[in-house]
Amino acid sequence: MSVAVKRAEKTIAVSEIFGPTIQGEGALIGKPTVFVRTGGCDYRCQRCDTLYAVLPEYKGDWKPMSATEIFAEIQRLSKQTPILVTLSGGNPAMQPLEALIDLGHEAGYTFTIETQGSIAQPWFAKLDYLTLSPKAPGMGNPWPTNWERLDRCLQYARQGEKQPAICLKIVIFDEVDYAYAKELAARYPEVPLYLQVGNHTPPHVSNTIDTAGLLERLDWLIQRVTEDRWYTVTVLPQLHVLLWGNKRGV
Ligand SMILES: C[S@@+](CC[C@H](N)C(=O)[O-])C[C@H]1O[C@@H](n2cnc3c(N)ncnc32)[C@H](O)[C@@H]1O
Ligand SMILES: Nc1nc2[nH]cc(C(=O)O)c2c(=O)[nH]1
Ligand code: SF4
Ligand SMILES: [Mg+2]
Repeated sequence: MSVAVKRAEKTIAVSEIFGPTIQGEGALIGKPTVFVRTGGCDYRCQRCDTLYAVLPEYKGDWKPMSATEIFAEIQRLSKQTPILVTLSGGNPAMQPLEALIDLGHEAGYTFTIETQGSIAQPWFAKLDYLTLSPKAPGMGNPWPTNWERLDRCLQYARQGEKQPAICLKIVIFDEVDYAYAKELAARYPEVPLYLQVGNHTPPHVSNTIDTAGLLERLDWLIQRVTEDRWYTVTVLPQLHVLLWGNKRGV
């Protein structure tokens, strides 16, 4: 058996594969994409909007799949037409995803990952896009940012010939989160930064979202940024949340 085939057989914990839909967040907002959501996370954000891909009590819902099986599902969903694949979770950096990226690239698919920057993988260098989303206090993650680990994510991503486009995306609920985002901008002035309005009514809090509250906070954030003459940042809502609320698989 070839090394490539062996690598393709490593199992990946999969919570869900869905799409095509549009990427609802960050630098690729609006782009058609298929999502691969892996199961398991090293963080415990109290306001996480996908706890079913994080908490061990949902483990029974996660399916161990090989890269070949996942790619077959991506191809089925995209009707064999190359599309952007978004790897999210949970923390997808916990999974052996290199073989999937290789398989997809051979067929013309592109890859982006959503990860919090706590685990660095050498295969980050193979991605087309990398979104690092370290957690401001408002997300309620009990562990503070480990800056060394975040630096390592950037280092690993930058070590290949073909470097992914990298961005930082911070979820903002309040002034404390805003100050954290400012700190991040000062640390990484060369990396494009996105501020994302926090959803204060994620699925484990409420079935329905508070659209008026989300838009109010978006308005506040825009005012805050313009007041500060912070013109290099990008402010965005979660488009899929505004459109479809807390619905799964969209
Ligand atoms: C569910 S996470 C999975 C990927 C990875 N664990 C991470 O946090 O980046 C995907 C994105 O959703 C964001 N997110 C999670 N809960 C949110 C919420 N309640 N409001 C807004 N964004 C949220 C995260 O910050 C992250 O950027
Ligand atoms: N449409 C859509 N866009 C997204 N962007 C990031 C998502 C995620 O959960 O990682 C997400 C998601 O679940 N759906
Ligand atoms: S790091 Fe991401 S997936 Fe993990 S708990 Fe936080 S928001 Fe949820
Ligand atoms: Mg989400």
